[in-house]
Amino acid sequence: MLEISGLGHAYGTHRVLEGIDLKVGEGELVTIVGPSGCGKSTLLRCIAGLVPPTEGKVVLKGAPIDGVPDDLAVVFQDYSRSLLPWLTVRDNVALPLRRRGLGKAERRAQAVKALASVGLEDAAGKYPWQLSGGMQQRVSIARALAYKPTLMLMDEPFGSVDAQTREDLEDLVLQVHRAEGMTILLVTHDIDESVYLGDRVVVLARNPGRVRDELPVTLPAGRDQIGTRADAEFVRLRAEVGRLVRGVVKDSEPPDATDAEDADAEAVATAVEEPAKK
Ligand SMILES: Nc1ncnc2c1ncn2[C@@H]1O[C@H](COP(=O)(O)OP(=O)(O)OP(=O)(O)O)[C@@H](O)[C@H]1O
Repeated sequence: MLEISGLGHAYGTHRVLEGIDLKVGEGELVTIVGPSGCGKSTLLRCIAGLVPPTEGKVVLKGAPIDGVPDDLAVVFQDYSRSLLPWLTVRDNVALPLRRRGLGKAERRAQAVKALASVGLEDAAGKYPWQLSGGMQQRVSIARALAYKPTLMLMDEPFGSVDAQTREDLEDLVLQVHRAEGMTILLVTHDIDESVYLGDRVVVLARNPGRVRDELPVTLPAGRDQIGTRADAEFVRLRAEVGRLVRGVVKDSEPPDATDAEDADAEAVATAVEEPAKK
């Protein structure tokens, strides 16, 4: 479904990504995690056709991406800038459906259905600024769902909401992934989240950003915030992803010097050593 090969990107002389090879299969939910500044967002923007990579290629369903593909939806962290304040919630969700060539009544009907699937049927006639942050992000997710994209890209989608809302939205994504069989590629800097959501976790290293490792998540598909996070396999995986993000490939090996000196890596190490919060 999605095939990235030899992808590299530089902003001027600043080399951000190098030699990224990654495949995502139909119906998979793949999470990408890595230290701050390793190029996660740049990678997602290259896949979305928003930033042309300086090397390599991205192929979606057999077609090379050289602009924003029609069959893609992106959910960004900053929901306040992704919804149009002068349109109602329903019209925000219905707007991209024009590109599908649907008539007005059908666009509205699909928007209402998608809003119901994220629990916001009662908010259809409101404006985005009348909703809480978590509700606005639900609207962004509903907009992506209504569009029925081949691939949904999510860039730190829960980075701007409180912890409880974050958990609710994580479960919402799992639910729509299961119900719709949607292929999702989600970027996060949160190690626990990468394991909780992913069928597979891709860990990036930085300077330049490259794939350090990929880990299949062998947890059962039906996940829940309390039970899954207490599962021994979850605890093992989050520790392993944490070590990879930090740059320690095996317990016996010293950490990568650049990463270990970095405050972000220390924060990651602390997060790994703390017991699971949930
Ligand atoms: N438009 C741009 N122009 C120049 N440099 C950029 C641009 N966007 C990002 N960068 C730089 O590229 C590097 C990677 O940034 P990017 O946002 O892709 O990383 P990230 O892993 O998503 O970071 P974070 O986790 O902190 O959001 C950073 O050093 C950043 O300063």
